[in-house]
Amino acid sequence: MTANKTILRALAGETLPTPPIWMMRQAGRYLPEYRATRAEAGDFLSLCYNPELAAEVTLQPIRRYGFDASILFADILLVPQALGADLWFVTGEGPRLSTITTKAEMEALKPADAIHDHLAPIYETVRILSRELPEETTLIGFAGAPWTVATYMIAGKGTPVQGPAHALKDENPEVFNALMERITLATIEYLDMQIKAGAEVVKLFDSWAGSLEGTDFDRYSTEPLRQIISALKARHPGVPVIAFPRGAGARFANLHAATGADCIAVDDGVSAEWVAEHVQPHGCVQGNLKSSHMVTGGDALVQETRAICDALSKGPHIFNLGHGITPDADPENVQLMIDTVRGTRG
Ligand SMILES: Cc1c2[nH]c(c1CCC(=O)O)Cc1[nH]c(c(CCC(=O)O)c1C)Cc1[nH]c(c(CCC(=O)O)c1C)Cc1[nH]c(c(C)c1CCC(=O)O)C2
Repeated sequence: MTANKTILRALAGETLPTPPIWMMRQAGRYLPEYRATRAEAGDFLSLCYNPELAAEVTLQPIRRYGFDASILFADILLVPQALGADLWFVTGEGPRLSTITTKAEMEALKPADAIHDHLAPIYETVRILSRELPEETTLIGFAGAPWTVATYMIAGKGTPVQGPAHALKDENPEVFNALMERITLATIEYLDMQIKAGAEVVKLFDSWAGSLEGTDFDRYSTEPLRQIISALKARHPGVPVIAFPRGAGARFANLHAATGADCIAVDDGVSAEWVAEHVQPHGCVQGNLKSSHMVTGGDALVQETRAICDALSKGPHIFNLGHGITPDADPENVQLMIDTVRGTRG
């Protein structure tokens, strides 16, 4: 089966004539069929915990566009909830969580191996998808990286520069380190179960890695990624891992070796030429197209898509955006991007 799956071939280091393609947040609010299914579920979290409907929204962009990979529909904040944090979403604002900033709050969290009852519906979604996806489509599971998940658990919401997490790290390292370790262990158990349920690749999202400076970046982004990846590789040697330390800048150059990831996903803060020269020699790369092109479309989208494909054509490459597609994107522009990558238009 692997032989036919272009994503797995690129992840194994093969340079393909046409890069396989998928898109971060490909199941999302820019699609009318997603909005309809979310309304049927009631709200976002009810959708995440409804295996039939979560599988349905995962399949929608595959049916519409024929992407080469499908990413499990869930959220990085389900792990904190499984550890015992309260989680809710405020429409138009984003996630809210009960906060962890004291030893007592840390000690009230559940142990890492107690998350599975809560997350059982997610494993069921993965099982449904592994039955229902077309045979050429790769199923990607995912989790948040410990630093990014910790930033939400400490602040209780998204924050512009992750101030509360930096403050806890500097002022109460005992609680901060205990939290990082708990998330690291829970993430290993969570991804292990996703793989057992049928995920063929897993991706770690470190969306706020860029706010870590100097040795903090190595300690709190790279090192936990390395620990999670080495534990997963010991249990599932054949399953590739994609790491996305967003905002890493020049540090993207070392991260295949430092984390053990098979693929490093890059944002749009570095040029495709720089990625070709400094990151791709170490392994597969993914990402880079500015997601705003999905809103604006036109010639600029076509030119930039071609430029990324050209720059990265000499090594293993999976086409993707530099960050998630936004709700104001035009579904037609997604088709234009795909046709441009596959050379079936213009
Ligand atoms: C930081 C983060 C979160 N979640 C995620 C990250 C890391 C990636 C990134 O940096 O974007 C990851 C994520 N979230 C979601 C997925 C599903 C798979 C996919 O990419 O299609 C994935 C992989 C669904 C979602 N997660 C969320 C939505 C929108 C919810 C809705 O339908 O109202 C979706 C489709 C909500 C969410 N979830 C989160 C926030 C901050 C928000 C609110 C902001 C927003 O609305 O975009 C936490």
